[in-house]
Amino acid sequence: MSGLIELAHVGVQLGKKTVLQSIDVSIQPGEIITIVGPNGSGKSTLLRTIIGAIRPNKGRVTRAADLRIGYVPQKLHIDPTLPITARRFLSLPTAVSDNVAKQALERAGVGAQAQQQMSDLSGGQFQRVLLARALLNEPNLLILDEATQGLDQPGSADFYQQIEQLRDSLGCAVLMVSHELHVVMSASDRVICLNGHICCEGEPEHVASAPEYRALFGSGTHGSLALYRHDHNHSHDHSDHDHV
Ligand SMILES: Nc1ncnc2c1ncn2[C@@H]1O[C@H](COP(=O)(O)OP(=O)(O)OP(=O)(O)O)[C@@H](O)[C@H]1O
Repeated sequence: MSGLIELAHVGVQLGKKTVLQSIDVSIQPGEIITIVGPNGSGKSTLLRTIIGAIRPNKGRVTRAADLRIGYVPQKLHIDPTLPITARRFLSLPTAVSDNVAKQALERAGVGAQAQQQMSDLSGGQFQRVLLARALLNEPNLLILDEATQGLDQPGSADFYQQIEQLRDSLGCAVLMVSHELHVVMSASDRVICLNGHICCEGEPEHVASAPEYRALFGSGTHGSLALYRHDHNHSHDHSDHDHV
């Protein structure tokens, strides 16, 4: 197996519902893959199957022997009355050395916040501390499930830029789910469009123009890659056009 993880003809049934069917996915070292799909299309279920939290009813999941997954959750609630610094948070539940913690926080872009209380961090800084925690085991696959929910668009764009830099410096593959299609797709090598099955996949531009993708997301502002590839050689007659 050349990839980090391979799913072959994977099907997942939860309760009576077939949530995923005929999923073939292979993740290569260092690539950034984004999963897009409408609500309830099985994105989280696919991530959880990859992590190993869900066993598929059909097909096969093969993991590389050296696969190390770092997982950044959507949100983590910390009791605001609980005093805990970012540095100490990284030592939960397993203690890590100051050096390891410092390096992870710096890599995630929050080196300066080590001694700050978690409750005092901005939304973007908080998510970066979660990212730092996911980096502690030197992952070769980083998985992010809606990690920028609650951040504004510039905040999300910054966060995904950080992810790209991490991929470049650490060489880890990245698999992420996000609703911010144009922000997240611009940072991706490959996009998988999911709706229970894989509707289409490929480079962001290919997926954005695929009829299956347009049927799900439309071709206006929300479905377009306008921020990614702004074409100035056409006339602007649509009011819903994104401008950089
Ligand atoms: N434990 C469960 N038992 C039965 N059905 C479930 C279970 N967990 C999820 N589902 C159903 O599976 C489908 C896919 O859910 P999933 O959370 O994977 O979708 P999603 O694409 O991540 O959605 P969203 O974008 O809203 O987060 C949904 O219809 C959901 O109701």
